Parts: sequence; structure tokens; C-alpha cells
Amino acid sequence: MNESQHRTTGPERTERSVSITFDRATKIYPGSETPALDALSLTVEAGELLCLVGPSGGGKTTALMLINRLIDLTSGDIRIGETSITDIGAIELRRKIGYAIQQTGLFPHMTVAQNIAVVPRILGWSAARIDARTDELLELVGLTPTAQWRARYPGQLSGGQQQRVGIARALAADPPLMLMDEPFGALDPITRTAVQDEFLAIHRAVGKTTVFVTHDIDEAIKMGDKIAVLRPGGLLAQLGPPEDLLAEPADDFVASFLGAERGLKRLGLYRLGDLAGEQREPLPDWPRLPAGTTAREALSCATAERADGVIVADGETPERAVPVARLLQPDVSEGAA
Ligand SMILES: Nc1ncnc2c1ncn2[C@@H]1O[C@H](COP(=O)(O)OP(=O)(O)OP(=O)(O)O)[C@@H](O)[C@H]1O
Repeated sequence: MNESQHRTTGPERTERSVSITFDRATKIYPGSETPALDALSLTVEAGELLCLVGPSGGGKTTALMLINRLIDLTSGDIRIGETSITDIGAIELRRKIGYAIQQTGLFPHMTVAQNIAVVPRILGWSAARIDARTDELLELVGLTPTAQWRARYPGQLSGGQQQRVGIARALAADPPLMLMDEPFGALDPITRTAVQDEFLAIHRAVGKTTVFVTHDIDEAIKMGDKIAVLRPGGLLAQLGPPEDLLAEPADDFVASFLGAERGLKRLGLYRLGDLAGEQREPLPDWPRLPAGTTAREALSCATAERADGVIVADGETPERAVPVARLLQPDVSEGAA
């Protein structure tokens, strides 16, 4: 399957997006004999969202901290666009990078507006420009009316609201790169889904190159244009779009990491609107579902109603019938199912 089927509204490649290339990037912490990150080579294309997943201690956070030079490489290189991070001053580098972490890192004694303004202030923006940008960002992350949120302190916000402010702050100076380390890790499942959806909408709108660390493989499947699976010792186990990993895990380690429901998860990536349907006359009496329904949801609906397929009710005529066989093999080209 190509990415456009999975991401119907893919990230816009803005001029301000840049690629990140790991070139045999290796980190061995002082006093340690084995690498935390072992010769990692991969490229995150401009505007792409890469999810880094792997077991605890797999080197995910190490990879992120190497990018913004919170720690130094032992060997290898990391390039932002064509430039090695070692050729960019650490301060200048961090200004190019929005960094959002699980604990949000909001300053408790500053208001929401002051927190968002930290980097723009350092950059010397005018008060009017900072004000306008703060309002824009609060709207973007769904904290409206903005006047109500600007003056609050982090302690007066829920965990989800704090994480939204954390994302707004990371985006404040419009950095071309975003690094996110378990940014939604502290949230309950419902808030987490809402914040994921918001972040994805923002990502698609602003198209920043993003490296996103998560423990949660389902989050990675949902969010990532690509997923990189790291194994213990910081070795890359597999890199690819979620659908490729789910369809063909490189080995047992990746397969077990993806979980027993790998097949069903894979069906969750395809939407009825992307599947070729059949024009039948008359249409079978199957459940009618919107085009945005995933193949996984459609399959469980057909099963529950003991139907041999579903009808895509997307307002188009003639309507299309999608048999169960196609729901089970959504990536097989038309006529071959
Ligand atoms: N400052 C440090 N000094 C020495 N070893 C470290 C240091 N920081 C991390 N490590 C080690 O490096 C390895 C990778 O750690 P890292 O935090 O990058 O993994 P991770 O994949 O982000 O883990 P988690 O999912 O638990 O956050 C681990 O074995 C860890 O113990």
C-alpha cells in the first residue's frame, strides 16, 4: 500500500521542513562497555513523522538527546539537512528544534502565555508578535477562548491541558524540527486519543519533521509515517511505514513487539473509501458504513450482522459493495482479491 492510502492528508512539505539523517550514529555512555545506540542509520524526510519504538533501554531517548546535543555522539554523525549537528552551535541548534517531553517541562511559576513565549522572547520578538503567536497556538491546540487560558498557571491545568500547552510551547518559534519524548505518556486513554488526534491534525497542517518516541506500538501505528523499531543495545531492528511492518515484520522480535493482533491492527490502517468496491445490481442487504470506516471496523460490523460484506455509503452513486474477502486483503489490487 502506498502512503497516500494510509494518510489521506499527508504532511505538507513546507520550505521550512528539513530532513534529519542518522549516519552510523553511536552512543556509548561513559563507564559503559556496550552502546546505548549502535550505528543507527536512517533518514527522516522533511515533513515526515518518525516514531521511534522499542523496549525500555532500547536507546530511544538517547537518539533524541543526540539530535539536540543534550548529549554528544561517540561516533558517527547526525545531519540536519546537509549540515552536521557538530557544525551548528548547540544553542542555535536547539532554537531550530521544538522539544516536548512527557513531564511537559512547563515552568510552574510562569503563566501559560509566559511559558509559550520563552523561546520567542529569547529570539527578541516584539510583544505584539508574541501575543498574536500565543493566541494562534492556543487555538491550534484547542485551548479557547484563549484569554481564559493565557493567565493560568500550569498547576491550574489538567494533565491533558498541560500537554497541549507543552506542544504549543514547542511549536512557538515555528522550529523546523520537533522532538517528542513520550509526550502523551501521562494521559488517560480518552484524553490521550484526543491529544493524539489534535497533534496529528497539527502535524498535517504544519508539516514539521518530527521524531516521536513512544512505548506504545498502537500510538506509533496511528501517528507514524514511518516507524523505527530499536532492539536492546540500540540496534535498528526495522524501519518502514506502519503497514509494511505489520505486513512483513523483519523477524520474531519485531513481530512480538507489534503484538498478537498484528493482522487486525493492519486492517485498521485501511479505510473503506480507499478500497475498490463492486457495483452490484441489486446491492446486497449488507450494513451501510461511511467511507471513513476502517477495514477492521467494517469487518467486525459485517461479522456482527452475519453479512458477507459491507456497502460504502459515502453519498456517491452508484454505491459500492465491499465483500469480506476484500476487507481481509485491503492491499491486494483490484481484480486480484
Ligand atoms: N546518562 C547515562 N549514563 C549511562 N547510561 C545511560 C545514561 N542514560 C541512559 N543510559 C543507558 O542507555 C541505555 C538506553 O537508554 P535510553 O534512555 O536511551 O532508552 P529508552 O529506549 O529511551 O528507554 P525507556 O523506554 O525506558 O525510556 C539504557 O541501557 C540506559 O541504562
